[in-house]
Amino acid sequence: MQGLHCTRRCIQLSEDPILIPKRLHARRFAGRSSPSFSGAKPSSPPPSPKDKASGFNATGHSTQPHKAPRGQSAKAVNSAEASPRRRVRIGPGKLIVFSIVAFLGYKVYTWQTNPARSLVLNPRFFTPFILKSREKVSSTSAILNLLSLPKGQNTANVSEAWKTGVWSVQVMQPELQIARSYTPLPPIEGTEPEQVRLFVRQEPQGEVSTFLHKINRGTIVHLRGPRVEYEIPDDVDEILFLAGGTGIAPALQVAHTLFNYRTKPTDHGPELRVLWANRRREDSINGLDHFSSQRAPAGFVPKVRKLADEWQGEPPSQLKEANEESAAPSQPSQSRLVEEVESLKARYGGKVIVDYFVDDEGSYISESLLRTYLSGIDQTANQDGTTRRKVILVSGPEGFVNAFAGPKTWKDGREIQGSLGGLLKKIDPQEWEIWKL
Ligand SMILES: Cc1cc2nc3c(=O)[nH]c(=O)nc-3n(C[C@H](O)[C@H](O)[C@H](O)COP(=O)(O)OP(=O)(O)OC[C@H]3O[C@@H](n4cnc5c(N)ncnc54)[C@H](O)[C@@H]3O)c2cc1C
Repeated sequence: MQGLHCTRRCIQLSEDPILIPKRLHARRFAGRSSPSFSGAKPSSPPPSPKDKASGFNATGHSTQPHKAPRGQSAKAVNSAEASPRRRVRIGPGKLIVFSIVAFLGYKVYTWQTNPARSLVLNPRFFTPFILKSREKVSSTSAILNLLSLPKGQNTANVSEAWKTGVWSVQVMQPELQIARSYTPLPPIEGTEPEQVRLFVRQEPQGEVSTFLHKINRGTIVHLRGPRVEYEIPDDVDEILFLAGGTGIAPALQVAHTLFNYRTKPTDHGPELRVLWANRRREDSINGLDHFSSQRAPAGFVPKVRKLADEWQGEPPSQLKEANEESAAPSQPSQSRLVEEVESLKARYGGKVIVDYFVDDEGSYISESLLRTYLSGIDQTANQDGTTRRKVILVSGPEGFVNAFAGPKTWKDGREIQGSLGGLLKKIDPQEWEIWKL
């Protein structure tokens, strides 16, 4: 019964050469070997009783007589066998399978050859980075060094972002699948271009910042970006940057762009003044204060700031004295971030001015100080007669931005600048553009 079934099936299949099982195909052409090659007709071994039962012999040849299908003569079958041309018929099922395979192949090919795929940072997809190191800056903040995986990828869009101005990346917390924005610190000379450094403050119960402070070296972190937050105008002459806490990161980005990509052949070039406010001194230990030209260690007294706040001319002698009084006997080492700010100041001379403010010591960016800064800034026109283009940037926690420039607002699902508020509205600095980060 089994043998009969196989015989019918095999003969039916023989109408469609593409479906002929190999063993049957071998039999068909067994007698056609070139005489010049073998000279003898190959013979099949005689079928054993077991072969007879299965319908095939030990070599896989059919043991059943070759029958023509119903309605077709043996002659027709033989003539089809004898024909050297084989017709290939592709049924709709095979066509569908072939189309799917071709489509998937095309997708894989386009994915592999897509230039966006090999970017270190992709604005649409999260790409993997490995945590190389985490350096503590204060009890609540750290600098994370992340290296793109694999090495040697395309850094073109990151280089472009550095030329543009302030930009951020999003970091994904893998368990909750939530992302938060962070501002990469400028690259350190001699480091790999695929490296991203983030200055992150750990928020109490903050999901992503706590994740970044807890993970071990070697952990894979997924980043997406770059996202440009502010494009520094080509013709800017003066930037006053009000930074609160981690808002110093975009200020360092501004310095990087300004002095590497906005240099002017004429005039004295762009200048940057940063007023950096922190809650505690530990965030800016040993910052070299511009007003006093003294290091501001832990325990720096508000008296100095008050004097500095009032100072508009030559440094008063009391200022120096007050600073000497306040110098702590054992000074903790300089914070890593202060080190970067100070080296920036050293590299660009008088073009960068940074002042440190500490809430706990009663030193604030006051209205009078802000007015002093604004009025003290060079108001004269450029050599070519154009007025100096001046920008105030405000960056930091929501409360900080609100206090100086009023809240940002939402429109059509996007965060927008909103109207000017806070202290800057009160001061109303004419001829200054103001941007909230
Ligand atoms: C463009 C941009 C750039 C930025 N750059 C930096 C940067 O360089 N460095 C940096 O440190 N930050 C930066 N930030 C801020 C950062 O994106 C995060 O907002 C910050 O790290 C907090 O995120 P989180 O997930 O840890 O906290 P979240 O989980 O979002 O919580 C935020 C705060 O809300 C509180 N909170 C959460 N849940 C509750 C609750 N149920 N009840 C009461 N309170 C609650 C938390 O305690 C925390 O203080 C930037 C933000 C933007 C928009």
